[in-house]
Amino acid sequence: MTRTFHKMHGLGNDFVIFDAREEPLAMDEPLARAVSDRKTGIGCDQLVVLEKSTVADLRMRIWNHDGIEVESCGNASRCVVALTHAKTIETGGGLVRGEEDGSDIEVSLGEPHFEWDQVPVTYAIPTNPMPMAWGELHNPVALSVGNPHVVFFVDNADSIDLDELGPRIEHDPVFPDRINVNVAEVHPDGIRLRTWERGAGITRACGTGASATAVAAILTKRVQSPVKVTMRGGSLTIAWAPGEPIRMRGSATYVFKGEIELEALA
Ligand SMILES: N[C@@H](CCC[C@H](N)C(=O)O)C(=O)O
Repeated sequence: MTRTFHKMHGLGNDFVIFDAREEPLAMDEPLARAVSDRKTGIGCDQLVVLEKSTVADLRMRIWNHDGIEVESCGNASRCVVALTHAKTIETGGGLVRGEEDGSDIEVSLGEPHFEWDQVPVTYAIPTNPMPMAWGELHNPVALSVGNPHVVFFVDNADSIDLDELGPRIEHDPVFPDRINVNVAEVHPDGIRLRTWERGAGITRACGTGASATAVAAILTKRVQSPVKVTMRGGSLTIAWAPGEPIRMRGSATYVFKGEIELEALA
């Protein structure tokens, strides 16, 4: 039986989206990995399945490129708002609110968490900054914005060997759920960011990475809210103040629609 899918991206962070609100779809790790494979599947950084929700307009479930289900995805949230016009989305990382404003979408991701057991970190240590180092990267801010991130402020993000340090940090046992790794440069006109995503590697943009980085930079008084965060795929504007939800604004792009026989991939 064939299923319709939508291919979308937020600043080059790309998604395959199945709308399973009317017709349920059984997704699991091997199938998510097979669909996400860029050579033998459709290809995407994250796979998204939309389901019915009892607390929001819909429920969004997210699988990383490696097939592991995760809590949140900022860029996919904007794409789902653009696709479905949902105003509230239930996610594993909390309730996301969405608003369309012309070609831009604003999503509100809830409040960040900095407690060690909320990030989570394996044992009780400070998270701002964390007293740890991996090669030239040291003393990150660790936080959860619905999913776990560490943010390293560096002089030159391009000079960091993220292909080597990203997976080393992602899989460090100090992070029991693994972690997304952000390296950020602060400039007078905003932040330049590269992200090694848990389960997906280096992506062109990461919405929750931009949010976590903006929050860490505002908290440590490196920048003022709102802040423009520029990644390889483009820019997002992030606004946040302590005690408030994080607001992220940016584009969401529809690429194409297709049909796939999932049984053939399973
Ligand atoms: N690309 C996403 C984040 C996707 C999930 C992340 N890799 C994780 O494992 O938490 C975004 O735009 O936020």
